[in-house]
Amino acid sequence: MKISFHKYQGTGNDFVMIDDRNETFPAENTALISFLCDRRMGVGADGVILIQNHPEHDFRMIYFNPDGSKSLCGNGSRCAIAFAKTLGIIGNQTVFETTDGVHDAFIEGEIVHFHLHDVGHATKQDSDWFINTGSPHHVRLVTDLDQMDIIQPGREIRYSKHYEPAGTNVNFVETTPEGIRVRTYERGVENETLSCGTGVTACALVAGMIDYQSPVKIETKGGSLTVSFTKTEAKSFQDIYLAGPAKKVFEGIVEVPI
Ligand SMILES: N[C@@H](CCC[C@H](N)C(=O)O)C(=O)O
Repeated sequence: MKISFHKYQGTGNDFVMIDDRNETFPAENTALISFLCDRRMGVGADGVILIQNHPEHDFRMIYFNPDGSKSLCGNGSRCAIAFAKTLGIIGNQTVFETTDGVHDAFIEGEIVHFHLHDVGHATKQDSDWFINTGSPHHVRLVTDLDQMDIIQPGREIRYSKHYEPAGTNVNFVETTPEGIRVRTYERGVENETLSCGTGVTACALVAGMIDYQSPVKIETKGGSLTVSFTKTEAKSFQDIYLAGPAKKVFEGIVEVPI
């Protein structure tokens, strides 16, 4: 079987994007999704995204981690919005459905602004934090972000009893006068990615719980993002937007052995 795909990246979080408006992609085939994400044997990506028609909204986006699991993907959503514009499905504004429901978004030049759902305030986990921004995120404040190994503590927290059975993504954050710097261990990828959209959003909201004002500037290994929000008296965050670039890298046809 041959599959046509486009490769996109949003601050280095990269995705195999498939125009599945005819709904022929075998989405239950986990081995195929893992193959497409494999950087040596397949195309190589942090996830696979399908774009399908939707009866009420502009399109449906389905995101898969390399292990076939699904969750909300912030950077993937930004890339799907850019891809939908390239396909001529949308202009510079959209309403679409993904894993956690319906979202709106808009494009301004190279920047895609993705509107996330309202969330409650972050909760304390000993000296760390937890917040679910559509995907679950543990957030740890550190002072040696560049030097530290995030894989070992990331895996320990991700697989800890506390987060069983679903697990969590794990973010390590260093605060700076200009904003925050973030590295993320991603569940489902089971490794560090260059950037995680729902992860940096979680970290920006935790920054908002400490002493940062919206918008918060975030530096990741893959580039810069901005998160804006309104913090309410009712202990929630509203008007949450994740903004940053989303770019096409290449397109092709892959021969799949599975
Ligand atoms: N990279 C994503 C998050 C993808 C989902 C995550 N791995 C999970 O399973 O929770 C993002 O940009 O938000």
